[in-house]
Amino acid sequence: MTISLNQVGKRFNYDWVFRRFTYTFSGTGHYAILGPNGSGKSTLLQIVSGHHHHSEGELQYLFNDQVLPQDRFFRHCAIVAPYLELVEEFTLQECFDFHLHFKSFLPGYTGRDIAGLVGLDKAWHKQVRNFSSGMKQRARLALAIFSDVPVLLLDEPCTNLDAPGIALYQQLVRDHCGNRLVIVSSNDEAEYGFCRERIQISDYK
Ligand SMILES: Nc1ncnc2c1ncn2[C@@H]1O[C@H](COP(=O)(O)OP(=O)(O)OP(=O)(O)O)[C@@H](O)[C@H]1O
Repeated sequence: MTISLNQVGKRFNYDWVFRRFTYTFSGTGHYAILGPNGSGKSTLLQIVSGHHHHSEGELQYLFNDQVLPQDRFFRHCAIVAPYLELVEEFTLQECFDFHLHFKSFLPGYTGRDIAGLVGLDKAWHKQVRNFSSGMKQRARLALAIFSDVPVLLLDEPCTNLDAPGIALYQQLVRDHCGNRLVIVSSNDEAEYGFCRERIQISDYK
């Protein structure tokens, strides 16, 4: 997968968040989008994911050297972000089953295996509304990282995780992200330390 942004800018009402952002994310690269609070990291990730539309410039996805229409990109990516809600009425099992209507898991893994790997085996029959915030974040990470997709978009992926949860995230990245394109939006080295490519969004004002 190649994601190319050419002179991309985003404004909300009259305020530009960033402008003239030109960059190519490709292959199995690992990229960190860095910058202070309010600088536009999350906004850029949401433009890449298709959740927000850009205000100027061009965004193109190439998959197997063919242009991929923007409305098909979501099939090839998985997202972890604080603003993405899980269905509160579902149990973890129902969450995983629902997810499988849209994306399959990495080969060889069942939902039950994945729940165990992220420390949620005892929550299999528990409703999400009764999860702690850290348990919800573990579920979000599990659904994204174990999705069989070439692109992962991680917005503040360690939000609400305790120290073992952060270590788990880092292990999951080591075990399952080597051969995928990963973009992390973060201020925290623990979240983006594995990313060789680093982009300061505040350079694009
Ligand atoms: N839907 C929106 N409507 C208006 N302004 C918005 C909207 N979403 C974001 N903004 C503004 O865009 C700017 C960038 O916000 P964004 O969430 O991308 O920053 P960030 O770098 O991810 O911040 P943080 O480190 O605090 O998560 C901020 O000034 C924010 O108020």
